[in-house]
Amino acid sequence: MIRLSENDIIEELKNLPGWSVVNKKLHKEFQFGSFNQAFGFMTRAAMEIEKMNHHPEWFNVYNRITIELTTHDAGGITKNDVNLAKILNSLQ
Ligand SMILES: C[C@H](O)[C@H](O)[C@H]1CNC2=NC(N)=NC(=O)C2=N1
Repeated sequence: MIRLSENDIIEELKNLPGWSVVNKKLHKEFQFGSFNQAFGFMTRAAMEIEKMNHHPEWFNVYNRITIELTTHDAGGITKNDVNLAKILNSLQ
């Protein structure tokens, strides 16, 4: 899997509401109505993550989840990260 160029990433971000690049990773902070809703999102996401075999770096505090996406095998952001970000947005 090839790393995306800076320009590619800028283009992709236009269709990834709420996402940005922080420390060379795609980054988004989600906020839900409760812990239950946040964890339900993580559960739904886990099913898709398993299907993709592409895993996030995520941190949950109560009703908030901070998610960072990078492709470890490529050492940077790839199309897999963009695709997972799109899926995560669709699960909100
Ligand atoms: C063998 C390798 O670990 C697998 O192909 C997958 C697992 N999930 C992964 N997730 C992420 N974010 N990056 C990877 O390179 C990656 N590799």
